[in-house]
Amino acid sequence: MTLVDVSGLDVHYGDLQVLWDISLEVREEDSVVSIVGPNGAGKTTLLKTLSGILTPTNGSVEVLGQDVSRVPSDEIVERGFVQVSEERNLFGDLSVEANLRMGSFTKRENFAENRDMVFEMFPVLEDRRDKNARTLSGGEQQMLAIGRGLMAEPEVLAFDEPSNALAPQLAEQVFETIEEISDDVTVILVEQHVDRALQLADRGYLLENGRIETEGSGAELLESDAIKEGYLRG
Ligand SMILES: Nc1ncnc2c1ncn2[C@@H]1O[C@H](COP(=O)(O)OP(=O)(O)OP(=O)(O)O)[C@@H](O)[C@H]1O
Repeated sequence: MTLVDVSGLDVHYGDLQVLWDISLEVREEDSVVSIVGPNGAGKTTLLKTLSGILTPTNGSVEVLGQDVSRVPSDEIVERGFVQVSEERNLFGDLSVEANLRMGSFTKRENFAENRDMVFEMFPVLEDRRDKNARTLSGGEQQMLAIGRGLMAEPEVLAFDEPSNALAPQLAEQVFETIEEISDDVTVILVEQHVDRALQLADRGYLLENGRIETEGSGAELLESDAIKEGYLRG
């Protein structure tokens, strides 16, 4: 089954076109699909279009079998497409546990079970369950943002630069967590850490200047000239 099916997508901000004729596919059998590219390439814009936040000017976007331009964002979450945004969007004045509760608005009946699953995955969050999210370190906040995403029991979890602003060791921890999550949930991973994102990926897309320049398996992209010359050192 195709979980995400994008075809001929153009997206504008006002008169400014930022995505051009994008086609991509995320299939149920994919564990991780990575979208890589430089600053300003349009990666966040693409994720926002998949989440139904932006409406394309041309083309079609189907997420979990539905045309997302006709569906409000909360319904897309309910259907199983959840995004962990770059800004993490936590409620700083609410506790860790209350932030997790916010994530479970579509699955309230399973809150306790899912919270315990998140605490098992991130014991540090259980230690800090009553602390305000604002008081957590950057790495802990990223874990909370991921945990909150899992509370909605997603079929597809999309990450927008989850390693952003994290020290290398913490970034690596986040990548390992994403790999673990991808055993159960299909992951879309937008990243500037091109090598790491493609190592994890069954399928990868290189986005440059709003266009898909290259696509293939993660291994194929890592060996491609476009990636080797533009994004990998040595
Ligand atoms: N709300 C907006 N209004 C106008 N232009 C925007 C808006 N958001 C983004 N852009 C422009 O769209 C282009 C793509 O931005 P986008 O944030 O999607 O890129 P990105 O690949 O996610 O970059 P980064 O890695 O820096 O987050 C950029 O040129 C950006 O300046």
